[in-house]
Amino acid sequence: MQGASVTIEDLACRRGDRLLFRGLSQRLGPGEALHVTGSNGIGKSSLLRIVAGLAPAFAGTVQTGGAIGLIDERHALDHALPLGRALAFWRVLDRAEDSAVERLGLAPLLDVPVRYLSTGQKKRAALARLIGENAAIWLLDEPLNGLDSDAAALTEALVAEHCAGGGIALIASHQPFTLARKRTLALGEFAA
Ligand SMILES: Nc1ncnc2c1ncn2[C@@H]1O[C@H](COP(=O)(O)OP(=O)(O)OP(=O)(O)O)[C@@H](O)[C@H]1O
Repeated sequence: MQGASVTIEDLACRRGDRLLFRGLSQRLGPGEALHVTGSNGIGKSSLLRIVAGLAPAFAGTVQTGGAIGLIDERHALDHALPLGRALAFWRVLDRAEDSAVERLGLAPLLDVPVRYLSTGQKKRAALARLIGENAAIWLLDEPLNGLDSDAAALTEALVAEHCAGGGIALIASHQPFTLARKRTLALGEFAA
């Protein structure tokens, strides 16, 4: 994770015919975390998708150093497969050493088809895959949605460990997210 970076310069985001925000600049280096807050529809998810390279910027630039892992409401786990096989698919591709299956309480669920998992169980499975990716930059869109209090605290701890190891985290959420030394970006201040 050495040299991980996210550099956002004078970014503007347009969705459909609406300019959502403009003039946004941020720099993140190894170990840093940014909590992006703001009301529904302000553009938090759109910002993460631009940083991920999944949506175009209307103006400005985003430069990233290091691999990117994204968690949003669309988890990339095959619904038809038992969880263990769905995770194994990614473990091979990611050459993952640690997927935190035990830590995330997923061991008893490995035989359950992904489509039968609850919302929180699917979120925990997505976290397991993210950890296996070993990406330097974590983009987390509403990472605590659907999680019980233990799983939410574990997620906060995993993000803290990721940053302590030199990773970067961008967390988009209107919920509180406990993390030492994170910065907060109120996206509404850049509303167009
Ligand atoms: N592909 C698209 N085309 C047109 N409009 C879009 C598109 N994607 C998002 N939008 C609109 O852009 C706005 C911002 O959406 P976004 O999902 O980024 O907000 P958000 O801050 O993450 O909201 P929430 O807190 O509800 O998750 C919304 O009004 C949404 O309808």
